[in-house]
Amino acid sequence: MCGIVGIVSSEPVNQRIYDSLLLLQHRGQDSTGIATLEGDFFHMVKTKGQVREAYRTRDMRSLMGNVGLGHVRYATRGSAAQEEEAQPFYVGAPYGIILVHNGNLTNTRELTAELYNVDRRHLNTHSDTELLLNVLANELQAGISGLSLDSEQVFDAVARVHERVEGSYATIALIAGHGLLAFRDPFGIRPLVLGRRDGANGQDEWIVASESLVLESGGYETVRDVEPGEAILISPDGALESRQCAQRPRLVPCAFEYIYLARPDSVLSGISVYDARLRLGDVLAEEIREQLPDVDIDVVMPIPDSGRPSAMQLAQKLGIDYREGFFKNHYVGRTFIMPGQAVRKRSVRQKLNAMSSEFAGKNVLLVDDSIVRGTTSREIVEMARAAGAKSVIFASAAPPVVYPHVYGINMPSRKELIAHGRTTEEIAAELGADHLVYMSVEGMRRAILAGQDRVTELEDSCFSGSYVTGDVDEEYLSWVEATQES
Ligand SMILES: O=P(O)(O)OC[C@H]1O[C@H](OP(=O)(O)OP(=O)(O)O)[C@H](O)[C@@H]1O
Ligand SMILES: NC(=O)CC[C@H](N)C(=O)O
Ligand SMILES: [Mg+2]
Repeated sequence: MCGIVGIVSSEPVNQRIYDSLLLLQHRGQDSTGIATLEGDFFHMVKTKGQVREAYRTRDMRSLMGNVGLGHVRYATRGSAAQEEEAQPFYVGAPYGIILVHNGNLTNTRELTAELYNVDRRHLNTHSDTELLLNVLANELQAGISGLSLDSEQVFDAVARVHERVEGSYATIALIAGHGLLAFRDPFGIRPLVLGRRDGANGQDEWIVASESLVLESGGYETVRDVEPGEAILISPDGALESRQCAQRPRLVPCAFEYIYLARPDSVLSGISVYDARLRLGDVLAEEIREQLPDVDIDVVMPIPDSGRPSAMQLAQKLGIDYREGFFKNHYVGRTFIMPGQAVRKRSVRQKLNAMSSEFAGKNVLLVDDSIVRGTTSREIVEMARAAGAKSVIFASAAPPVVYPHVYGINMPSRKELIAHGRTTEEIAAELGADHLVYMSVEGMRRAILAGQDRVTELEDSCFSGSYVTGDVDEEYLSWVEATQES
C-alpha cells in the first residue's frame, strides 16, 4: 500500500499536499514525492524517507502551482531502497504526464515485453508504476490525432489501460496543460476518495486521496469514492468530468485496509474502518468463547496501535478487564511496512515496552489485528512472559495469512508467512503462546461487511487463496516469490 493525494485548487497546493502526505504516512515510509503543475510546467521533488525529513523549505518553494499530487511509498515491486523508484514518475510525451499509484500490477512481465517489443518504450526501473504510466502514455498517444486532447480521448485511453493492465491500481496523474486525472482498477481493490470544497474565488476545489481522513482534515466534504473502473478528469479551473471506463466493474475492496492498513478514522467504500475493527472484536470474542471455553483469562490487552479497537470491544463482550500493558514509542514507525526482516524485528523491541505491574501473575489475553510473519507476536509473547505473565493467550482479529498478497501489500513469499503450512497449535508453539485463537474467514467477512449492502465481497486472497484478477496462478506466485524482496 502507498498513500496518494491529488488536489486542484484556486491557490498554491504545495502545503496542502505536504499536510495530506503527513496524514497518509501510515501507508508508506520508504520514500515520498510531490509534483505540481504551474501552467504548462511541472515541478517535482522526490526522495527516500518519511515526509517530515524529506522536504526542505527550498523544495516547498519550488513546488509552485494550483494543481498537484503527492505520494508516500511502501514498495511492492522493485526495491524500497531504490531512489529512482520513488514516485511520482514522469514521461515527456504525449503532453507530459506525471503519475502516482497505489497498488500492484500482476502482469508486469507481459507489459514489460509489450512496451519494448510493440511500443518501443524504455523503462528505467523495476517499478510497476513506471509500467502503468507508460501504458497510459501509450494509450493517450494512440488516441489523439491533432494537437488537442479532449476528455473523451482521455477516458478512452483509460478504458484501454483497463484492458491491458491486470492487478490493483488507484492512480492519480497530472497531464500538462490539461489538469488532473484519477482512476481506479475495475475491482476497486485499493481505495480512492473524492472531496470538494468552495474555493476563494468561487471555483470548486477538488481533492482525491487514499483515505477520507485527509479530506476531513483539509475541510473538504466527502463527495464519494472514485468508483471501480471509473476515471475522473478535473481541469485546472475546477471543471470535473467523469466516466465509467471498465467493461465489467465490480467493487471488491481489500480486506486488509479494514484490518490493518487504513487509519481507523477513515471511511472506505462507505464502511468505517473503526467500526469494522470493533465488529472484528465482537466476532473474535465469539471465537474465543467457542474455542477456549475453560481457559482462565484475567485481562485483555491490545497490541498497539492497530490491535486496540478490536481488543477493547472483545474485552467488553467477554466482560473481562481491559488493560494497556504495552507502551509504544511513537517515534518508531509501523514495523510491518519497514523493508527487511532484521529491521522489523529490531524495531518491535524499540517500539513496544511491557509494564511489569500489568502482567505479574496474570493470565493475559493479547489481541492484535493480524499475525503475518509473526515478527510482532513472537517478541510480544516473550516480553509478556519476561514481565511475569502466568499464561499468555494470543488472539488475532484476522484469519491466518497463508497466501501471498499481490495487490499492494508486500508479503510476496509463502515461506515467510508464519501460518503457511502450520496448524494453529504449531503456530502457538512457534510464538511461544499457551493458546492461540484466530478469526475465521467467514467471521472476518461478516464483521467487515455488516450493516451495509454496497460492498458484498472483499479482496481477501491472502486468507482465502482466491485471487480476484484471473491472472494469478501458481506459476505467477512462484515467480513473485523468486523475484520480489520482502
Ligand atoms: O506478524 P507481523 O509480521 O509482525 O505483522 C503483523 C503486525 O504488524 C502490524 O503492526 P505495525 O507495527 O506495523 O503497526 P501498528 O502500530 O499500526 O500496529 C500489525 O498491526 C501487527 O501488529
Ligand atoms: N504499496 C503500493 O501501493 C506500491 C506501489 C508500487 N507497486 C511500488 O512498488 O512502488
Ligand atoms: Mg501492530
